[in-house]
Amino acid sequence: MSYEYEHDGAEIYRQSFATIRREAALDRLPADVAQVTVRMIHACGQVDLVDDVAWSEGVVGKARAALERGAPVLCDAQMVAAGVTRKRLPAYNEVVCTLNDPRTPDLAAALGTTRTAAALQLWGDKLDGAVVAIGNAPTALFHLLEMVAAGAPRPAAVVGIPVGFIGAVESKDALAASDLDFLVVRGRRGGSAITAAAVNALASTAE
Ligand SMILES: C/C1=C2N=C(/C=C3N=C(/C(C)=C4\N[C@@](C)([C@@H]5N=C1[C@](C)(CCC(=O)O)[C@H]5CC(=O)O)[C@@](C)(CC(=O)O)[C@@H]4CCC(=O)O)[C@@](C)(CC(=O)O)[C@@H]\3CCC(=O)O)C(C)(C)[C@@H]/2CCC(=O)O
Repeated sequence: MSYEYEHDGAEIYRQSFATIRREAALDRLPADVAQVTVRMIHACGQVDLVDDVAWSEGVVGKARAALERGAPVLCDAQMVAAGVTRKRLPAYNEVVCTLNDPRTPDLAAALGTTRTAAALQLWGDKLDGAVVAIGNAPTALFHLLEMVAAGAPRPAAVVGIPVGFIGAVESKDALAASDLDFLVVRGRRGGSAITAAAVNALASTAE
């Protein structure tokens, strides 16, 4: 038994991206944000995601420039880090997730917070000029904003797309109201796959 389906990976991508460009209302977005959004939609299959995308002016250019300078990509969860396609990164950029660092559980207990939030304490100076990718944990995004407000180094851009029901909406609204450069999906939607796809689109314009 065999089925009739497309076997060519490049052709699947071509058709998929063409479908998204046909069906999604991308015209309200600047061209560079639209290119990133196409890849985010590709990761979740929902063309109305476009309605919830919000960004700070110039964020795509700033994130790309940072990556070209060799900035690391700092991720809240291993799922985000695993989804970043290393060969798309322009400068062999380091992809960092400190969630499973052996120091993280004790830090979380000491700070009285989640492990994902506590793990950010271990980013240290890497935060300076980095591209931050928060795709899972609202607490991590809130904690990033608290750290920067308390004087931590400032990242070049924050892709803040945590998913869920508790804190996701509020943490993304807080990022969008901050003075950091950001790309968010407002509302409950988000997740590691969409976030990794956004980083992959920032890393390279190749489809
Ligand atoms: C409350 C948490 C939420 N997790 C969500 C969705 C998913 N999480 C998955 C997995 C495998 C992981 N989630 C943790 C990050 C874990 N999730 C939490 C925390 C309890 C708190 C985070 C927060 O509220 O900000 C968090 C643990 C922590 O102490 O920080 C994870 C570390 C748990 C673990 O396995 O140890 C783990 C991440 C592993 C990694 O990639 O490094 C899911 C796959 C579901 C599952 O548990 O099987 C899923 C993935 C979603 C995605 O696309 O990333 C929510 C819904 C985001 C939720 C926070 C909001 C809410 O409304 O509850």
